[in-house]
Amino acid sequence: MKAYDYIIVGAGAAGCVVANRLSADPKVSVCLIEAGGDSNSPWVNIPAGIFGLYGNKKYDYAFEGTPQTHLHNRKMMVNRGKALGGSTAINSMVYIRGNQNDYDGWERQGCKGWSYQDVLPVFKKLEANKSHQSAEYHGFEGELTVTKQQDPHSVCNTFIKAGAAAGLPENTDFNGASQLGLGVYDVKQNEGQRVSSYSAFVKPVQSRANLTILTHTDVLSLVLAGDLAKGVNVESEGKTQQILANKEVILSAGTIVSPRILLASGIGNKAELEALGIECQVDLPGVGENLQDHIDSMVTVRATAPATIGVSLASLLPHVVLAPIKYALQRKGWLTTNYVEAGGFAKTKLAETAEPGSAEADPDIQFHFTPLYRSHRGKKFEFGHGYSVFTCVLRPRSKGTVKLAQDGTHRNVLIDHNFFADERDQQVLVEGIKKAREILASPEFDGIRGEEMAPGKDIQTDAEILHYLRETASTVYHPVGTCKMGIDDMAVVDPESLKVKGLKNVRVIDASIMPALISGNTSSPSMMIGEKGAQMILSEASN
Ligand SMILES: Cc1cc2nc3c(=O)[nH]c(=O)nc-3n(C[C@H](O)[C@H](O)[C@H](O)COP(=O)(O)OP(=O)(O)OC[C@H]3O[C@@H](n4cnc5c(N)ncnc54)[C@H](O)[C@@H]3O)c2cc1C
Repeated sequence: MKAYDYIIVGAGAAGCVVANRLSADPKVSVCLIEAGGDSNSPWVNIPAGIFGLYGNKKYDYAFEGTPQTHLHNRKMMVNRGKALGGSTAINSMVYIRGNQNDYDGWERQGCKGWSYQDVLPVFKKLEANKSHQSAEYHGFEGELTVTKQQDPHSVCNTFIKAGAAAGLPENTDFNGASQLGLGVYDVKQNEGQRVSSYSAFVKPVQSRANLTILTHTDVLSLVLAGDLAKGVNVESEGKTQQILANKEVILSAGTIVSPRILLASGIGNKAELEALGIECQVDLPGVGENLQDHIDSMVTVRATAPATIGVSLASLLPHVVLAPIKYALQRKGWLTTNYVEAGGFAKTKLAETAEPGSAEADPDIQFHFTPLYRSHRGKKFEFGHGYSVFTCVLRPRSKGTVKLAQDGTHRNVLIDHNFFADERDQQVLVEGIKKAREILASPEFDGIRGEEMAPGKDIQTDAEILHYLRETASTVYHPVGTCKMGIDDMAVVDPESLKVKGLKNVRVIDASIMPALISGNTSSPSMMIGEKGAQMILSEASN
């Protein structure tokens, strides 16, 4: 049986950072175990390739969620990356850290060491900013290249200028002093190619003799002896075996699978585990609870001119046919699009401050602007031109769960987002759709505005918009919180060590430890968690 000092489960946003930092010491052996395969594919590397990744089982778990009570019992696909890089191999590459008050809120909830002032240097350490943004907020020496979109479509400028109609200024740095306003998003790319956590943190060091990377290896559960993990049970090519850990097991399998592995190991709600025939090792009722995610829906408009990305007679030669050549020669053109090129943050009339006592409310919605046509949600490809604004609830109050399915396998999960369980989330998204419409009604769009396809002209009252949302709203792919850190009874990991309560040498280091969802896209916060978690391991090892 093979043994390593550290076993890291999952080569995703956080796991790759941990693998890099731990294997920097040649005296320790590190095994990074990944259920998926490699991610060296044009679909991954070329930004526009994303559309070939969603739902593609080679790269995406494409879980199916449970029927959503408050969304007309619809089930939705829960996309999660399955490859070296994890979800950063299939995501939209938008680089957002969240609102400063999010992290101060974590600290107020008892997570000592996680305030904005604590995490800012960590974000800066990881970042190699190529946009010459302020050194107060940005780092330039890290491994993660962050830059402006390579070749944003001109209609993004129309969108940004249109913000004035809704009182929204242009914002050139959403990770700077304020989130408010509209702008072109920063992305994790380098010269027009995707930068994943694997390409940034593991690929450059994978020749280290002390770093073993196992792909196509699915971790099923922990091997426990009392309060110590001796290793993990894995399945690879149809065979199960154990891999042993001399020092620690680190779970970085993400918000859906990290709790699954704990539950399958008997760590979770005692009564629920026993009902599934699993002997409880640690009664930890918070495992799999506290699931939070951004929910969004869209306003989409047809363009009267071929003024956006789209396939038509007018665009065929200059843009579609020439796209591969432009990309190969100049890293320009439509293949550089990540589809959500611009966006921003706004306050609805319901916005409130995340910081108690502060007079200033924080944005409560985020926009993702896509310069291409969709007649309705779910369509992957349509001929013609248009543009859409996706709007999401930034700090949702609804909470869901990840539980083991009752099929006896202890592998399948029931993912219940419980979206819209809290009425306030419904109201915020109704207001968000109105705000998106306000922007799109600006005279800036007069030259190209065609018919609004969705929600459509017949949907106007709050009740009609809410009905539309129940029919169409979906995840923005940011699930967090199912192994939350904290000091209350439902906390799963300790904020100062990220160790699972009741176990001596198992940590969870990934998006699942967030006690509350941050106001923005979650991959760079997950990398920040990876860096902080690795620092905790290294500082304990050096004492
Ligand atoms: C479609 C999509 C679009 C997104 N767009 C953006 C965006 O534009 N910007 C942004 O900031 N964020 C975005 N996100 C979110 C972001 O990518 C995630 O929040 C982040 O990657 C989570 O990091 P993580 O380390 O917790 O998990 P992940 O990055 O998901 O990594 C988990 C890893 O663990 C592996 N794993 C799981 N189970 C096992 C097991 N049993 N054994 C071994 N390995 C296992 C997985 O295969 C995966 O590699 C998007 C996500 C998706 C899915």
